[in-house]
Amino acid sequence: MTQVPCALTIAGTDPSGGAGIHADLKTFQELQSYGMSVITSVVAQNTTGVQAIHHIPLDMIEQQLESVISDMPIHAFKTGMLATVDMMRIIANQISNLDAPYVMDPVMVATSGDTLIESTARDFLREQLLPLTSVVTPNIPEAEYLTGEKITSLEDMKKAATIIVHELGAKAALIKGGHLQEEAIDFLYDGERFYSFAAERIPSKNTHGTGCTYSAAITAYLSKGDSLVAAVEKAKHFITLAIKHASNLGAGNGPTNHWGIREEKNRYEHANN
Ligand SMILES: Nc1ncnc2c1ncn2[C@@H]1O[C@H](COP(=O)(O)OP(=O)(O)OP(=O)(O)O)[C@@H](O)[C@H]1O
Ligand SMILES: Cc1ncc(COP(=O)(O)O)c(N)n1
Repeated sequence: MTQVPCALTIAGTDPSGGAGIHADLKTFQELQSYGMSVITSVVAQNTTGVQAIHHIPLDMIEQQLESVISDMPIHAFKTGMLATVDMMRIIANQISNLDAPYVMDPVMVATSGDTLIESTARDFLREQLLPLTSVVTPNIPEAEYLTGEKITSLEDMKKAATIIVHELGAKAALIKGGHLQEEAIDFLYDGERFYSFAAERIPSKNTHGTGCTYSAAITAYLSKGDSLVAAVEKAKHFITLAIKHASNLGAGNGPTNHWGIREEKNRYEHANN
């Protein structure tokens, strides 16, 4: 029997469905990878911001990890919001037993500007978790924090990627240039080569959860056996269409549309029939 691709996300929640675990599972489902999740924090949030955060007790995070790892196949996994050093320690310990690609979205601040992790946890993330990753996907402010260098140009983005790989120990770095210039251009560095992924900038306020959705799409494609470069290329297409077909939900920064690819295909077929 063919093996079903299986992907795991370890992250916080979003009851409004656009970011965190919710975005990850919708993306896994859309890309036909069997989705599984370990919840680190329950976050009361919506398109306007974060209203409250409750961290799951550490023994319960550990038990969730044990439950899924001891029983289920995991072909790729990602981490999102990991708020405290203690959580990160438990997670680092458990994932070091996994033989699967690890995609880290180094979530620090939400699109709304709300801080999602403790400041001491940022250092632990950089020093202890980063060396375990197959690829880390910082946006510009996150890459600036990780490297301690200001990023104002495409050359700066590339330099940050080399620091993250050669000095901080990640296997690969994907620096997202979402806010830098007209084109939405991202650079992947795998320790040997740079690859660029560019898309048109879509004028939209509906960007809640874009980082989560993009990293989940990379994870889904890796779980299906794609190379890192192929996974990022396909995920970039996925996130661009998810932003393009967003439905303008909520009063703030709305969620993307996780079935944007299907919508585009339906429109194409409709226009050509
Ligand atoms: N308006 C946009 N139009 C097209 N692509 C975008 C747009 N905004 C973000 N992207 C792309 O979406 C992907 C996810 O970006 P992400 O949102 O994580 O990073 P960011 O835009 O740099 O920061 P932030 O998470 O703070 O919005 C990246 O490929 C980025 O280039
Ligand atoms: C649980 C959780 N994880 C991550 C984000 C970041 O997403 P974004 O920066 O796109 O709002 C979020 N808002 N909530």
